[in-house]
Amino acid sequence: MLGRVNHVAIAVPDLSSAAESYRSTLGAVVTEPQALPEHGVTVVFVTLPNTKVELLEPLGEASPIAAFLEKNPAGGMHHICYEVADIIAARNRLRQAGARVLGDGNPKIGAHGKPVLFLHPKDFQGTLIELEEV
Ligand SMILES: C[C@H](C(=O)O)C(=O)SCCNC(=O)CCNC(=O)[C@H](O)C(C)(C)COP(=O)(O)OP(=O)(O)OC[C@H]1O[C@@H](n2cnc3c(N)ncnc32)[C@H](O)[C@@H]1OP(=O)(O)O
Ligand SMILES: [Co+2]
Repeated sequence: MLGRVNHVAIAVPDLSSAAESYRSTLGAVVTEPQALPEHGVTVVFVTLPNTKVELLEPLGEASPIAAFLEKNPAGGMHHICYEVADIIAARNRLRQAGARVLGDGNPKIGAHGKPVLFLHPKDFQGTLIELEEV
């Protein structure tokens, strides 16, 4: 069911400072900030030869990463995103297996304009999983 790793995400308290750190100190190519109000985050992507790293900071009052940053004020690894060919088939299979699909279970459009879903971290070894249909 799982395809490639699309991105690894790091929640940060200050996106411009994190992007600058990746650009200047690590010498990486970083995209411009993209506000995603429906997801409660603003993101940039660090473009790497084999995958991407997503840096995300909270946007708005009800950001899903607010509690995470309260517990990890310096930031920290937040989720891993795997590609799937058919996100509805993946969701149905995961639900049948007893995994908790977050939100209302309907995919939202993610940062790449493709449907995404999230799976509860307590069901997968303490790691929040994002699925993206490609
Ligand atoms: C769009 C874009 C894209 O790429 O396209 C994105 O990625 S958007 C990326 C942002 N969007 C999302 O993350 C959407 C899905 N996420 C969520 O719905 C929520 O973040 C959540 C339900 C996973 C957790 O919400 P919360 O922190 O407010 O809730 P709680 O405090 O009750 O957390 C429940 C338990 O999960 C733990 N927990 C919370 N977040 C994480 C995480 N990222 N990784 C591992 N564990 C985590 C908490 O420490 C707690 O454990 P304990 O009980 O042991 O203390
Ligand atoms: Co993501």
